[in-house]
Amino acid sequence: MNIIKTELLDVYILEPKVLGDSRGWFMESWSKKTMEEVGLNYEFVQDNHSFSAQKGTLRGLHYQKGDAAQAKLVRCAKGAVLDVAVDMREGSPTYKKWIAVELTKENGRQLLIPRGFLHGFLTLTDDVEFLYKADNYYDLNADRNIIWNEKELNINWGIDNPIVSDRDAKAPHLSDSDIYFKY
Ligand SMILES: Cc1cn([C@H]2C[C@H](O)[C@@H](COP(=O)(O)OP(=O)(O)O[C@H]3O[C@@H](C)C(=O)[C@@H](O)[C@H]3O)O2)c(=O)[nH]c1=O
Repeated sequence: MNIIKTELLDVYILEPKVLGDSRGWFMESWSKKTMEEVGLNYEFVQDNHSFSAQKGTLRGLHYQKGDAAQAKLVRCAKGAVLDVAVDMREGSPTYKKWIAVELTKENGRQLLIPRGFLHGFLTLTDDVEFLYKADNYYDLNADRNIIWNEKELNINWGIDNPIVSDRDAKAPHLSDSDIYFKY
């Protein structure tokens, strides 16, 4: 596993080693032990899988508040996405900074996002299958969103009119939200 630091503190790109043979290939997409050897300790408890039919679909920006916060390990198993993480941990040296990373089936890249971040992704192709692990269970009552084009964050999504869910279309601005994470 190639573990690459990003501009955001505690966010890593993971590149699994792909072992090819005449049948195809094999990779370890997650190994708790390998990650612990470099000091990254995560206990994932839920695996998620979503499908987005159309290019230009944006899911985000999402978080679960308080004790329900989730760290995520995300990847794209079919198609391509622009994946965005925003550091919302007050006191963090990278507070309110964001990164956008292309995750595709071909590059096999995964993004490791700790608790205290906003997360969202934009599909760059049709028929996107997105897989991710979370270290805390889904909690409907704690599930929150922030408007994807929040001015204060100034995220360069490269699109003006993405396809979004009704809920994400009506998401609050940061200033109207109850988001609070501490570094
Ligand atoms: C996220 C989630 C949703 N659901 C349900 C709620 C709803 O009926 C349906 C679709 O939910 P959503 O519209 O929230 O799905 P989606 O917009 O794909 O939400 C996801 O977006 C990405 C960006 C993330 O970071 C994830 O953590 C999650 O928030 O699935 C669960 O049952 N369990 C879950 O863990």
